[in-house]
Amino acid sequence: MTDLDDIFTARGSVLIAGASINGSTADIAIDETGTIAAIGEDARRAIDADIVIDGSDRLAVPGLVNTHTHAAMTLLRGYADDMLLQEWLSQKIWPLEAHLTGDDVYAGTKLACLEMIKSGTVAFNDMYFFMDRAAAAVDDMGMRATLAYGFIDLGMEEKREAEIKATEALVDHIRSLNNPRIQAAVGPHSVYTVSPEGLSWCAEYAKEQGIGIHVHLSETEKEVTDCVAQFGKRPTYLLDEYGCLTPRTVAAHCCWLDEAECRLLGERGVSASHNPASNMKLAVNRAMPYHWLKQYGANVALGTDGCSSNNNLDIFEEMKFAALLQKFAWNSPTLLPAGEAVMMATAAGARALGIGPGTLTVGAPADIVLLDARAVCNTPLYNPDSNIVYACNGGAVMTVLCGGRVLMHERTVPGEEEIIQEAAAAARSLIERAKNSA
Ligand SMILES: O=c1[nH]cnc2c1ncn2[C@@H]1O[C@H](CO)[C@@H](O)[C@H]1O
Ligand SMILES: [Zn+2]
Repeated sequence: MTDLDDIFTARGSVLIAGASINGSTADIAIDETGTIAAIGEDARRAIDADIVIDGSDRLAVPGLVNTHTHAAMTLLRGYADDMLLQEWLSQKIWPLEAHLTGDDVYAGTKLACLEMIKSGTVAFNDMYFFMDRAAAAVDDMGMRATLAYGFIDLGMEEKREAEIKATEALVDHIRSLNNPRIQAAVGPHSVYTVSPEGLSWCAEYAKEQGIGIHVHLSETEKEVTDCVAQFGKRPTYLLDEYGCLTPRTVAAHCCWLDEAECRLLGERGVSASHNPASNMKLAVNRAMPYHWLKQYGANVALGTDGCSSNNNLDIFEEMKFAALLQKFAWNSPTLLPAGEAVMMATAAGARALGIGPGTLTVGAPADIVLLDARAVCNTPLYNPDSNIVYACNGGAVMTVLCGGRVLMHERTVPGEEEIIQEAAAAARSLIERAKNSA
């Protein structure tokens, strides 16, 4: 077995020896390109391993994917809780965000990456500001991410010009990084913060650049009634009118959709990001109609939303909240069974971001999480999906690989203490600056 220190610095092929996959024990071979080369009997012959990881007493599962977050909002964790969404945003969150700097976003995104790695997430879909600094954090931490600048024009032409420039600058910057794990998306925030002209520019630009769209959709009832009052149609149709619903669109929340809107999202091949913890905390008062979205073929994945409305980034918790909320809200204990919740967090998430199958299969990117099979939450282990969704949280994650690179081993992430200290300092100074200006 490779030593802890070497495991983070060594590069090359990796053998995970004797892990439990879907109930049977198998070796996993990962080649130098970070791809799963073989699973099972052929694995030891497939590569001449540079790194060997002991997989005994470990359950191997695909890396988890967080399809909606605002990573740097880790700095706002616990700053404003227990409020109505509109007041929470306009009175607390937006005024504090006005003081954010690029350095804050770098420190906050690094903390977010640390938190996600420690709970088994390998990839995330982010929307925020100073996204070039978010990209630097992701690059440092070795994760995958799709990064969008949060485009908000509030119907003002001057603001729109600035948002267009910021969006273009981010897309150019991310292209120049040439990091295959980091991609750009266009991020029209929502129908209540972006004008029709803004939505239409975002859709055309995304199409021209061949990149995705990340948008909030029908989070609250007010969003829907305001949209109908202003534009005479529900938010889904407004987004569709301006070209924002595509197979590369991730629509976050999707709580207040009617059946016809679900059908349209299915027809357009949109991915819906379900964020149950945020939805319950902000009491948006309606659970995403998962049954309709599933029926009409929309790709439903999972997200945490930002740390100010969750207040963590643990997708294990999100799997459980999703399964429980759906059952409770739609009065059906058979809705969203454990196996489906795992698929939402893995295969559906990977599909939403276009980062491979999100499965442990030959040819897939080696995005692999090893869970402690001897943990309390995994004892007994009749059905791993059940333990994963209903019993465990991210604390059961021992080892995380992203594209064949080891990001955490035996719960150690290199640089963890500095990341926490720097984020805590950034949060303190942010609050200080906001106070002084008030
Ligand atoms: O639940 C939410 N609904 C709407 N906006 C949100 C939510 N959480 C965070 N943001 C806001 O979206 C912008 C992203 O660029 C940020 O202003 C962030 O605070
Ligand atoms: Zn959000």
